[in-house]
Amino acid sequence: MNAQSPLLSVRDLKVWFDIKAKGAMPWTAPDKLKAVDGVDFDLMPGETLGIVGESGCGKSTLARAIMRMVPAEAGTVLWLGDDLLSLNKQGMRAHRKEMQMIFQDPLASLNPRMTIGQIVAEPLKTHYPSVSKSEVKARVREVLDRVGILPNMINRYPHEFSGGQCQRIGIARALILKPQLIICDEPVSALDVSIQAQVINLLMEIQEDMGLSLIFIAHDLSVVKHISTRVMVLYLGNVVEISEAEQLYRAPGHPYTQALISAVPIPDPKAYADKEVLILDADLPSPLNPPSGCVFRTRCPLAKPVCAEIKPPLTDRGNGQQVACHVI
Ligand SMILES: Nc1ncnc2c1ncn2[C@@H]1O[C@H](COP(=O)(O)OP(=O)(O)OP(=O)(O)O)[C@@H](O)[C@H]1O
Repeated sequence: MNAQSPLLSVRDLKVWFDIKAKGAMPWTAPDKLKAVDGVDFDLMPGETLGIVGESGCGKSTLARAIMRMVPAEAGTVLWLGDDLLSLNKQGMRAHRKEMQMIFQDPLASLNPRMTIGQIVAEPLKTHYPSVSKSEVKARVREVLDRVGILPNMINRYPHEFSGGQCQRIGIARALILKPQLIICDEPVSALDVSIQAQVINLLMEIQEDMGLSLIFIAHDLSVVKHISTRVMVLYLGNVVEISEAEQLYRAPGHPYTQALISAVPIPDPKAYADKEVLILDADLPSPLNPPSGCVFRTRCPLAKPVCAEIKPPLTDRGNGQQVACHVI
C-alpha cells in the first residue's frame, strides 16, 4: 500500500446536464442527463490511472469536470488539499498550471494561425508574463526536443505536421508549465496503430522522467493496459471497478469489466478457439433515464432482484481491486 497522500481525491462527483425534450413547452422543467453520477477515486503521485468504458459513459465529462471546464452538480475534487470546485477564478488559475490536458484530435486542438513555437510558448507567457523572451525560447526548444520535434521546425504551422507530430506538439504545450498531472483524453484514438505506440511510449518516458501523474482515457482496453498503473471502469457515469492494471486484465471483477476484457482481440488466432466472448445483448440505457439500483443490471447476465433495489457500493476485494457488484 502506498503511504503517500493522494495528489487528487474525487468524491461523489456528479455532472448533470439539463436537457429539454424535443417539443417541450418553455415552462416545463428540463430532464437531467446524468453524465457523471457519484464518482469516487484517488490518484497517487506518479501514478497512471487508465479510464475506460463505452462511448457516452462519461469519461470526457469526468475529465472536464476535474479541470472545471464543465460545472459539477455536486461533489469534491481535492487537489493537494484544496477543493477545486469551491475555488474562485483566481484560486483555480493558480492550480491550472499544475494540471494540463491533451485531447483526441491533435490538429484541431492547435491554433492553425499560430506557429508551433507560439503555440507551445503560450501557456508559459500567460502564466508567467515576466519571463524573458530568451528564456521562453529556450524552454520551447527544450520541450520540443523532449517530445522529438526538431527545434528548427519552430516557425512552422500545425497543418505542416502529421497527426502523431501534432500530438507531440500538444504534449510539449502541456509540459512547458512543468505540471504534476496531465489528463490525456483519448490522445491516440485518432492516430494510426504504429503511431499510437510511439505516442504512448513517449508519454510513459516523460511520466517516468518527470514523476508526473497521468489520467489516460481510452475506449480501447488494450491501449490502457500498457500504460496504466490502475484502471477505472466507467458505466453510465458510475465507477463499476477500479483495479491494479495487471489484476484487472488477469481476473476482472465486475461482470461489465469481464465483458470488456473478453472482447479485447488477442494476438494469437489459435487462442480464439478457446476464448469465451461475453456479448452484452441489450442496448446501453440512456443516461436520461438510468436503471434503478445497479446501472448495469439491465445488461448483466448475473443480475438478481437486489440489483434493481440498491446501488452497490464500490468495495475493496483485496489484491488492489475495488468492485461495485452485489453478486460477484
Ligand atoms: N455539453 C453537454 N450537454 C449535454 N449532454 C452532454 C454534454 N457533454 C456530454 N453530454 C452527454 O453526457 C454523456 C457522457 O458524455 P462523454 O462525452 O463524457 O462520454 P465519453 O465516455 O467521453 O464518450 P466518448 O468515448 O464517445 O468520448 C453522453 O450521454 C453525452 O451525450
